[in-house]
Amino acid sequence: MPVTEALAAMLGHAPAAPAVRGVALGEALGAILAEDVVATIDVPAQDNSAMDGYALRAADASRPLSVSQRIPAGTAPEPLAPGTAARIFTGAPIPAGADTVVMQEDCREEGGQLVIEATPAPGDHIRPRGQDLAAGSTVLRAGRRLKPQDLGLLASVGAASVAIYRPLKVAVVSTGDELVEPEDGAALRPGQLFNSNRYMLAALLEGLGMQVIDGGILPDDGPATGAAFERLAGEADCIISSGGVSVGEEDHVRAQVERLGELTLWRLAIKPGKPLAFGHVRGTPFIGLPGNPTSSFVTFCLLARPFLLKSQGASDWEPLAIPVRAGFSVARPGTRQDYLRVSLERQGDSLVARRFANQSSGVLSSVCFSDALAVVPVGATVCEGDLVEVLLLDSLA
Ligand SMILES: Nc1nc2c(c(=O)[nH]1)N[C@H]1C(S)=C(S)[C@@H](COP(=O)(O)OP(=O)(O)OC[C@H]3O[C@@H](n4cnc5c(N)ncnc54)[C@H](O)[C@@H]3O)O[C@H]1N2
Ligand code: MOO
Ligand SMILES: [Mg+2]
Repeated sequence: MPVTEALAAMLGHAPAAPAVRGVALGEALGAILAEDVVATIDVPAQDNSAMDGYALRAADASRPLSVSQRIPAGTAPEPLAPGTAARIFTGAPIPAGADTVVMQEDCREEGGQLVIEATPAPGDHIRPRGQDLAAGSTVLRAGRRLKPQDLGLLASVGAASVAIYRPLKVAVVSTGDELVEPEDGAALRPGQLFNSNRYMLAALLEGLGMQVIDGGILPDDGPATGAAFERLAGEADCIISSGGVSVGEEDHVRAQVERLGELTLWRLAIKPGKPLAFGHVRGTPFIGLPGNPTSSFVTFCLLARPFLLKSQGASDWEPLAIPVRAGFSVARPGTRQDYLRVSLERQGDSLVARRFANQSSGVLSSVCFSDALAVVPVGATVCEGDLVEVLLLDSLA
C-alpha cells in the first residue's frame, strides 16, 4: 500500500480527544488547544508610541513648540494642548489631538522651545490600537499545538488559562530476545544488543507532549506478547511496539494483534519501514513499528506521529517540505517510496541535499547526522541537480 493511502486509512481511525478546561497557561506548552480563543480586548489597547520622542500634530512640526506634558509608559495622558508637543516614551499612550511621534534624535531644544528637524507625516511612529489583535477576533484556533510564542499571545489578551486536550497515554514496548537495556559499563553477551528504540520512541512521544507508559522489553514469544498487549490496551490510549512485525517465525506481533482485535494495515511501499502494522487490540489503536532503528524512526515520524497528533486533537501534522537540488543520483527506480537521510548544504543561492553514505535501516547514525528525509517516489529516478522534495527533521521530531 502506498504511504499516503496508508496514512489516510490510519487517520480515519484516529479517536476524538477529551478536553480539559482551566489549564494554567504555564502548564500548556506543547498541548493542543481544545477551543478557539477570542480576543476580548484590542492589543495594543490604545494607540501608543513606537519611539522615545515627542507627540504632536504633524501640521505643527514646522514651528517651535512648547512641551506641555510628559507621558511615560503606564500613564494616562491629557488631551494635547493645541500648538504644543508632549514628551513621550516608547509604549506610552498617544494623547488625543496628537497624530504623529517624532523620535528625539530628530528634535532639538532652542530657547526653551522644541524644534523639529524632520518633516513628520501623520501616523509616523504610532502603533495603532488593535494592530496586533482586534477585540472579537480569533487569537488561536482549536487544534493548534501551543508554542512558546502562542503562550505569549494568549497572555497578551489576558487569558490565564486555556482548554486543552488531555495528553494521550501511549504505551511503548520493545520486542526481541536479543535486547538488553543500556547500562553504563555493561558488556553484551554474544547476540545481544542494547535497546535503542525504547529511548528514541519515548522521547519522540514526550516531544509531542504525550504521556509514555513504559511497557519494557517483550520476548519473542506469542503468548507473552499477547498478554502484554492486552494488559496495555486497558491502560493506554494507543500502543506502539517495535520489532517482531515482519515475516519470520520469531515475529509474533501481527498474529497477536489479529487474535486480540484486528489488523487493518500491514506492509507499506515505504523504505525504510516496509512491515509497519496498524490495527486495534481490544479496541485500543495499535501501531507496530519495524525493529530496525531507522525504520522505527521514519515510520514513527511519517505515520505514527500524524495519527497520534490527530488523536490528540491537533489540526496540523504536516512536516515542512521544501524543494532542494539533489546532490546524489538514484539510477534504479524502486518499488517503495524511499526516504533518504540527507544533510542540507548551501551552494550559492540554493540548498543541496547530500545523501548520508550508509542508508541501511540498521544505521541509526544516518538519522542523527542528517537534516532531512529526501523523498524518492516509487518508480522515480533522480539525477544529480534534479529538484527533490525534502522533509525537515526538525519539523518531524
Ligand atoms: N524474509 C524477509 N525478511 C525481512 C523482510 C522481508 O520482507 N522478508 N523485511 C525486512 C525489513 S524491510 C525490515 S524493516 C525488518 C523488520 O523486522 P521486524 O520488525 O520483524 O524487526 P525484528 O526482526 O524484530 O528486528 C529487526 C532488526 O532490528 C533490531 N531491533 C529490534 N528492536 C530493536 C530495539 N528496540 N533497539 C535496537 N534494535 C532493535 C533487531 O535486533 C534486528 O536487527 O525485517 C526484515 N526482514
Ligand atoms: O523496510 Mo526495512 O526498514 O528496509 O529494513
Ligand atoms: Mg523480524
